[in-house]
Amino acid sequence: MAKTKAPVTKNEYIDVTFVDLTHEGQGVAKLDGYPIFVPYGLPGEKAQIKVVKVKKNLAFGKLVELHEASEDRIEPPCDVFYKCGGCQIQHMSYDLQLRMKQKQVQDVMKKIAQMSDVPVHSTIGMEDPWNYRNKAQIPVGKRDGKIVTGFYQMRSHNIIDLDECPVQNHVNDMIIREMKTIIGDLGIEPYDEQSHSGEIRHIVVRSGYHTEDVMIVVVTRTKKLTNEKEFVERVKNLSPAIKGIVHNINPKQTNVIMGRDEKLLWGESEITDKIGDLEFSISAQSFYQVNPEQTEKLYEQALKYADLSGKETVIDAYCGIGSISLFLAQKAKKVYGVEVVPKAVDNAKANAKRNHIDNAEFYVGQAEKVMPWWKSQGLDPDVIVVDPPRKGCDEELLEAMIAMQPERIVYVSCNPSTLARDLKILSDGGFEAKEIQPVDMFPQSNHVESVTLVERKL
Ligand SMILES: C[S@@+](CC[C@H](N)C(=O)[O-])C[C@H]1O[C@@H](n2cnc3c(N)ncnc32)[C@H](O)[C@@H]1O
Repeated sequence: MAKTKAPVTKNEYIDVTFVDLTHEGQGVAKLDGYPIFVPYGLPGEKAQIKVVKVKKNLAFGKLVELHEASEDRIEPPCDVFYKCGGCQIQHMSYDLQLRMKQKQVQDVMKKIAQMSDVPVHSTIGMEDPWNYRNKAQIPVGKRDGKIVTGFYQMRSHNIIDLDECPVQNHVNDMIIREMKTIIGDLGIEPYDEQSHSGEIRHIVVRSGYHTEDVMIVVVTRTKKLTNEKEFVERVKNLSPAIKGIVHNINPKQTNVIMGRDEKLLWGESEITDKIGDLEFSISAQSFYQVNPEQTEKLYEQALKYADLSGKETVIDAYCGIGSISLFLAQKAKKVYGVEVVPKAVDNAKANAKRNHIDNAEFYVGQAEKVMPWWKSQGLDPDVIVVDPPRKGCDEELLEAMIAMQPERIVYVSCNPSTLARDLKILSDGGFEAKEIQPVDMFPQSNHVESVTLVERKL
C-alpha cells in the first residue's frame, strides 16, 4: 500500500480554520480530513498556526495569530491562565463551555458506547461560574529562595506561584497566601520531588459553603513539622472560621496528595457543611464535592432519576460521607452505602445520626467486593446509585449490578469515557441507558460530570 504523507511539515506556518474542539478543549483544524490540534483555537476561528509536531495521522500546532476571532472567545480573567494547568478553557464563553461538555458526552456515547440515540440534555451550568471551589489542594515549593504555592504548570510539576485563583473561593485564597508567608518565616522546607527530600508537600484548605467552617490540612513527607507550635499558633489565628488543623503524613513518592497517617494539631478533625436541608460532617480524607452550588443540582437530578416512592431498597455504591445516600434515604425504605475510605464511612454513620435518619446503613470496603457479597446474602435492591472515581466502575461491580437486576441504575460520573464504557457493559447485560444530564461541576476546566438514568430492559 502506498504510504500516505502528512500534508504539513514541522515548523511550517499555515493558515487554518478551526472546525471543532477536542475533549480537552483544543481547537481542531482539518486539511483534507487530516486533523491538526491547536490549544486555544475555537470553532469558526481563522488563524495562522505553527506546526510543532507531525504524525502520520495527525499533527499539533501552536496559535500564532488570530485572523478572525469567534464570538465565543473571551479574555481570560486570570493572569496566569495560559501557563497554569488548573483551568483549561477560561478563553471560552461559558455558553460554549456548557455546549462543549454536552457534546463531549454525546461523542463518547456514539464512539465508545455505540449508542447515538440516548438523549444528552443541555449541561446545567452556574449563574456565576467563578470562585466556586470549596477546596484548595496546593503544592508548596521554593524558587529563588522564596516559597511558592499555586497550581502545577500544564503537563509539568513546575509550580505557578499564585496569590489569587478565580475559581477558588476567597477564604481559601486568603489562607493559602498567608500560610505561604508563615512557612517562609518559620523556615519550613518545601518538599523536593526530584530528591524526595524536604518537609512540606501540600496545603489543603476546605471550607463550608453554608457554615463557613474551615479545615486546614498540612501534608508533610515525614512526621517532622519544623516549629510546629508556632506554626499552629499563627495559622489558627488567620481566621475565626478555622475549626481545625490536621497534620497528614505522606512518605511516598507519588502524585496522590494525602497519606494514610494523620494527627490533629489543633481544634477539631471535621468541619460541618450543609447540602439542601441536611448537615454533613466531613473529615480531611473524605471525599466531598468541590462545587457546593452545583452539588445540589447534581443530587436533585440523581434523586429525580432514582424516582423513589418510599418502598424501595437502594444501594449507594462509592457513597463517600453518605451525602447522596441520605437524600435517597428520605424517600426510600432502606439505603445501603459502601465506601472504601474508613473515615468517610465514620462520617456517613455520624451524618445519618445527626440528621435523624435511621434507614441508612454504611459499610467500609471495595464496592466491587461488597456488592457480590450483598448479592450472595440475598440483598435485592430496586435501585442502585453509583458515583465512582474517574476510572469508572470495576467490572466485578458491573457484573454484580447486572446479577442484582434492579429496576433502575443511576450512574453519576465524572468521566464520560468510562461512563460510556460501563454503559455498554450494562447494555450487554440487559440494561438500557435512557437519558443523560450533564451538570457543570467544574466551570473553566474541561472536566465533565453527568447523571445517567439506566433502566432494566423488560
Ligand atoms: C466521586 S466520589 C463520590 C462520593 C459521593 N457519592 C459524593 O457525592 O460525595 C467517589 C467515592 O468513591 C470512593 N471509592 C473509590 N474507590 C472505591 C471502591 N473501589 N469501592 C468503594 N468506594 C470507592 C472514594 O473514596 C470516593 O469517596
